[in-house]
Amino acid sequence: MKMRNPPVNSLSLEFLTELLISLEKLESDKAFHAIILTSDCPGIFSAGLDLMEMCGRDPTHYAEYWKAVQELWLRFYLSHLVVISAINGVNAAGGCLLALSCDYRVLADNPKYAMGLNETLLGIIAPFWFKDTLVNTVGHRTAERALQLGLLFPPAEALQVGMVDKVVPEDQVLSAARSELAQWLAIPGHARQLTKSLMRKPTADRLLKERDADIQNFVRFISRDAIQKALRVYLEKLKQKKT
Ligand SMILES: CCCCC/C=C\C/C=C\CCC/C=C/C(=O)SCCNC(=O)CCNC(=O)[C@H](O)C(C)(C)COP(=O)(O)OP(=O)(O)OC[C@H]1O[C@@H](n2cnc3c(N)ncnc32)[C@H](O)[C@@H]1OP(=O)(O)O
Repeated sequence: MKMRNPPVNSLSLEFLTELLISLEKLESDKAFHAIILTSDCPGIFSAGLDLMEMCGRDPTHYAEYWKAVQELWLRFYLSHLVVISAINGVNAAGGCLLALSCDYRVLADNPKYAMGLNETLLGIIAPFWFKDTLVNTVGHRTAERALQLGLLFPPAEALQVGMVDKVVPEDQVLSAARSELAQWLAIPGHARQLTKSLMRKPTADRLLKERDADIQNFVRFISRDAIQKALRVYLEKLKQKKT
């Protein structure tokens, strides 16, 4: 699955919906057993959630958007398919969440390709299920520091803290993901799937039990004047970077 939403693969409502539909199609076709998730945007895996979906819109839109973000995470996190990410670019916040929801992560060895949950740098916070997904991957202490500081880890550090499983030269990221896949596909499917569910269901259930409350919390939080101002300032900084 090659993500293509130029220029930065931001996860707009439309793009989230496309990803969901693609995932559902693959999952319902018995011929498919695995996905390699990668990017078609040079140097960028994903810039995360689309800030334009969270800025200057009305509460109904925020609720619809957040429901789609939840749905994408739940579907990827619990997918019965083997999902491996071949991370071939910078990968921020919501994009990083998507990669953390995969079964295995290969990152291209380029110092520009940092990844992490950097929400605090924008003046917002990573929701509890983003946090849980990170804790499940790198452990509590590393996650606590990374989340508070909004750290984006370059490849060597991402490997060292366990945020990714392998770092390879840029031109080998897809072939390394394919080689890894062979090991996962050699395991009897039902046993692997049940084990994945055993490991992940408690984390997913936390959100499933509180889905509506989580949407309301998001809408309340994102609608605050101070948060809207912080997002506008961040977007402005991104634009000024060019001049
Ligand atoms: C107490 C109660 C608590 C309740 C809590 C409830 C909920 C919690 C609340 C909120 C949770 C929200 C979680 C948010 C998750 C996210 O994912 S936020 C997004 C974070 N992403 C980023 O910080 C990355 C920002 N982008 C960049 O750093 C760079 O763009 C880059 C990815 C490194 C690429 O750089 P470069 O190649 O130089 O490209 P440009 O910067 O020039 O960007 C090109 C254009 O794309 C626009 N853009 C970039 N990122 C985004 C984005 N995420 N969304 C929308 N648009 C983006 C950028 O502005 C450029 O636009 P123009 O060409 O100038 O128009």
